[in-house]
Amino acid sequence: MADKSIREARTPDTVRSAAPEEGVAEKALSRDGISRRKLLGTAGATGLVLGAAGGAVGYAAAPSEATPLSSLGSNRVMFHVKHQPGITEGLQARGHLVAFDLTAGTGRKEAAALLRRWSATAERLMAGEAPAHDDTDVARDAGPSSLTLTFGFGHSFFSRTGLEKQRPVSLDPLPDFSSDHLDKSRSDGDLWVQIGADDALVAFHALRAIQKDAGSAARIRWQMNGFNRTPGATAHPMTARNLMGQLDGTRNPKPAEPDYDKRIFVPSSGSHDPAWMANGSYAVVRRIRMLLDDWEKLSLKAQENVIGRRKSDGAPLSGGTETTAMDLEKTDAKGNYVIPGNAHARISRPDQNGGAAILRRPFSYHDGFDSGGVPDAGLLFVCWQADPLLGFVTIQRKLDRGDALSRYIRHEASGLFAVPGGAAQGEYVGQRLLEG
Ligand SMILES: C=CC1=C(C)c2cc3[nH]c(cc4nc(cc5[nH]c(cc1n2)c(C)c5CCC(=O)O)C(CCC(=O)O)=C4C)c(C)c3C=C
Ligand SMILES: [Fe+2]
Repeated sequence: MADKSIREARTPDTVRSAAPEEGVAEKALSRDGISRRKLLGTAGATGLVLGAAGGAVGYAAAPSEATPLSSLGSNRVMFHVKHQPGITEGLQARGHLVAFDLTAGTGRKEAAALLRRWSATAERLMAGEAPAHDDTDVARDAGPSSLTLTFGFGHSFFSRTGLEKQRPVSLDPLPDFSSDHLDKSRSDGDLWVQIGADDALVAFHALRAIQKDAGSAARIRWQMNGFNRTPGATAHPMTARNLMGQLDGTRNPKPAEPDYDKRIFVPSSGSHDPAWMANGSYAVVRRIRMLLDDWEKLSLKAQENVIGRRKSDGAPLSGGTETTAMDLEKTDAKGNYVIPGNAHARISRPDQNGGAAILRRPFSYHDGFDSGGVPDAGLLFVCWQADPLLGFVTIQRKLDRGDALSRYIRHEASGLFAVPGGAAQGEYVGQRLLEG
């Protein structure tokens, strides 16, 4: 239970993806006829399988070599769920975002075989198993560590595979924004894979397995590596901090809100989406560099005015705690808004954008320093929505017109991907598209 409380404390805005009936309370896994792990525990409301003390072991060549798992290592997210894993789960400590392009000669049939291979590997790795063949042993001794793999299709996938008629209109290219500085070689892609785990070796192991599975069918177009706070490093504050030091994620849509599903997931019917996107979602991915040298020169007060929230605890500048509603009308003695008119957290709100809302699930990144010592660091901004035009595009248009934060960030890469619903038992991700 201690582990569960830590994870929930870290991620108040999100829930584990698996519903209780989708959890597996006890599962023995095997390869080559050798039982390598027995995950014992209960799949509660979080949908995670938590290893019972002393009962969970990491995979090894023989049972006698099996390594007991920590509770963090044994956290497991289920693969066969209504919505793909990696959307509603809490932030993981390590992430890889990777886009692939199909190679010449890869058509619909080969793409289907690739998604079948990827799904089989994802299911095994998320259960803490080794891939079916050609394992690198990088995750040996570790448990699943909340590993998730999420698969999406880019605009160009559909013409490459002769599936243009199945391409959702929501995949039409994002509009240009005046603040864009996009590097095309690190944008878009036929296929997209998001990998997240609470252990860096487990995440890398999955990345390498997915790359190997691609074989000659697809080549990596770009890859980005990210991170978040390690679970257990702190039980408070509850919301993750980004590299500007702010609590980021406070006002994410909550599952308990009545329009949560409608905002994040494509409905089974009644939308302009093709049937294969039922229960799916659209991921907008932006590599947003933070101009940290400029940002860090600001006083604390100036930094807080840029966002409209206190840096220490994320409370609105109008008062209260992190979860207190913002008082947008509150003025100071001079009659100025306490939360400035161009504050990021004011103008990105749904009520300032015709109801537009997104589920933000980012990773921070740091790719070193340039020769002048300037950090290449920021946010791998991943946001989820049922309709990108009614989500990211609406909000970003507003931000583009006058967000106080825009002087301190730069959008450097962009992608938009259709992420189908979770694969049912016996299915692979995207099967309804590729075999429909
Ligand atoms: C187009 C969408 C958004 C981009 C791009 C974006 C970039 C970005 N944001 C922060 C830091 C914070 N954002 C916060 C809130 C917030 N941001 C967006 C959207 C985008 N942000 C939304 C929809 C919201 C929630 C608004 C609301 O409903 O109140 C906050 C405040 C805390 C919180 O609610 O999470 C911070 C801090 C950075 C650093 C950044 C780019 C690098
Ligand atoms: Fe934001």
